[in-house]
Amino acid sequence: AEYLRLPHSLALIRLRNPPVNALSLAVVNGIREGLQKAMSDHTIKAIVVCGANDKFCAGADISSFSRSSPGISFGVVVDEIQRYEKPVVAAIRGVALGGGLELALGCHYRIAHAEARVGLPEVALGILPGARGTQLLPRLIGVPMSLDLITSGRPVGADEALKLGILDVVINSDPVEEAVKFSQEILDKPLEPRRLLNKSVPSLPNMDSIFSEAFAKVQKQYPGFLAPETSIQALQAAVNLPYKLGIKEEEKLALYLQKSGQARALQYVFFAESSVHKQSPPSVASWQTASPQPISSVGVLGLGTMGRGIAMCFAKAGIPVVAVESDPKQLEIAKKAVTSMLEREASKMQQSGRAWTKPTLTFSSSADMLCESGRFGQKTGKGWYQYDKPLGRVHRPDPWLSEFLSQYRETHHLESRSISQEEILERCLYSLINEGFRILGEGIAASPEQIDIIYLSGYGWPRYRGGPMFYAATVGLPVVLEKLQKYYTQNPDVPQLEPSDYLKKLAAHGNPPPKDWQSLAGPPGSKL
Ligand SMILES: CCCCCCCCCCCCC[C@H](O)CC(=O)SCCNC(=O)CCNC(=O)[C@H](O)C(C)(C)COP(=O)(O)OP(=O)(O)OC[C@H]1O[C@@H](n2cnc3c(N)ncnc32)[C@H](O)[C@@H]1OP(=O)(O)O
Ligand SMILES: NC(=O)c1ccc[n+]([C@@H]2O[C@H](COP(=O)([O-])OP(=O)(O)OC[C@H]3O[C@@H](n4cnc5c(N)ncnc54)[C@H](O)[C@@H]3O)[C@@H](O)[C@H]2O)c1
Repeated sequence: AEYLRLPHSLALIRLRNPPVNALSLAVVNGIREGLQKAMSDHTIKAIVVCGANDKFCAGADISSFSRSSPGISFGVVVDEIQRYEKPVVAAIRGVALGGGLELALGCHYRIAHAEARVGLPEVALGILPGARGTQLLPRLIGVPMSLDLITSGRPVGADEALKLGILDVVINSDPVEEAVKFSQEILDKPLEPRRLLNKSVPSLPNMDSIFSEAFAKVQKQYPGFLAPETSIQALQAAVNLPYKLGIKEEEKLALYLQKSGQARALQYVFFAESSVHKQSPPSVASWQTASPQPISSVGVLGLGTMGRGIAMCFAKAGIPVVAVESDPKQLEIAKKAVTSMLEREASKMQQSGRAWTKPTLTFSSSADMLCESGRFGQKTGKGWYQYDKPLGRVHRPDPWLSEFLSQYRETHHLESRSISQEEILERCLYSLINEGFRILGEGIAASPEQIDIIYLSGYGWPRYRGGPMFYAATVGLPVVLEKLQKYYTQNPDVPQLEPSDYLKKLAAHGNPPPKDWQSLAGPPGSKL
């Protein structure tokens, strides 16, 4: 941060940490030093705080979170500012987010440009506004709106922030110039009414039900996420405790979240999304600029499960399809399947007599056998279970099944054993992760972040677990490798369990973070 003396007995503190003036230790120390200078200089009557390069501040430096506990020391600075005897005015351009808004809440006045955005987006990073945000915002704008803004993390534009009472003045000109003028006008005004820490949270008669509704809402809206619920607890502390104790509770809850594992995952996702957005194909083509081309005919390579469906889709849309299948047997099966699908479509008959091709994977035919003996589950009142009636939902174990399974085992020389939840999870996830390493090694995926973002965006992988490749690093690559080796030895007929070379190479380095994988594993193949 820079310190400047301005005319009219004013000082300016300008945060400078490109690109978004994030709060690093150096920036925080700079703010503190600037304030101390201004306080000890008797010629200075008021201080303006702003950010360089048209941005106030995007909050704590997220990349430093793994090295320190954010918030704790900065909250002290926010309190110090409030207690100062000289007015401190925040001049906001661009964004004041997270710790940036907490800094502004510590100031006695907030002036912003009409295009500025302010907010407390910490929940998206798995944490809470831990530098007094959960204690000061409700004192300023009340509990219901604080709940909304903090649990959703949604930033608001300057006009909305003005209406809510977060901002004091919104202008279309330079907020620093405006703050300089404004500072001179308020020099004689008492500061005590501007100190949020000495105010109480506006009380409402139905506070208990407001909080219980908020808990129910976030449990439904963000299932599994810890930060929204924990933020509500911090807001409850603001209502129920004096400021001094409320900030202790905020600190305790912030530390709990910071150590939860969800915070690390969500912070990884923040940078992963940013890096994936930046990666562009080698050509100038981009999904943002591309426009659809007319399609006159379509070629489909391979008439397996997907190819057949794809060929059907185009045929149904009236687009000529040329399909190529290298395996004559598959071709025969596919021809029949496509013809029968088209016939079914044409006669608008309900789905029946579906052509079945045996997958190449090893699988148990027990489910087929159940269906073949008329056991279609709830539909027919029996399947794996017995139901109270056809279409009924009450199920109980079926003695018939035990008999069926013991015969099945005998026929296939299988020994029964119980399979733990852990084994199910590991075999499913580690084989998926193994495939991720394979496609990284082949150069089909450009980075682990790309695989993770695809899983978060398209396959419902919980965001707070960071994606499969991040999850692998959380478990530890040597552990994943060892488990895959064990399961592959036990099941040599399941090729998905054979550890990929890429994983082996990386695990030889211990458990490096995903961002280092590519440099450690060497250049990928080029299957693309
Ligand atoms: C022992 C004591 C140690 C004390 C250390 C001092 C720590 C100070 C503690 C402060 C305490 C604060 C506590 C607070 O409650 C916690 C927080 O503030 S958490 C952070 C909250 N802020 C955010 O979540 C903002 C995230 N950023 C954004 O939403 C957007 O980036 C943006 C700011 C709206 C800008 O969007 P765009 O214009 O689209 O640009 P990009 O998104 O591409 O970003 C550009 C560039 O900046 C990097 N970046 C953005 N924000 C941060 C950030 N907060 N920290 C670090 N880096 C950030 C982003 O990754 C891009 O980088 P690039 O890819 O270009 O390298
Ligand atoms: N099945 C799914 O649910 C699904 C979902 C998403 C993506 N995919 C992907 O789509 C692709 C196809 O999947 P699928 O399930 O249809 O596989 P599949 O194994 O059922 O079919 C692939 C077909 O391609 C044929 N083939 C192989 N090499 C060929 C060549 N050189 N020329 C012509 N034909 C060739 C094979 O003989 C086979 O019939 C795979 O890459 C798969 O990962 C599948």
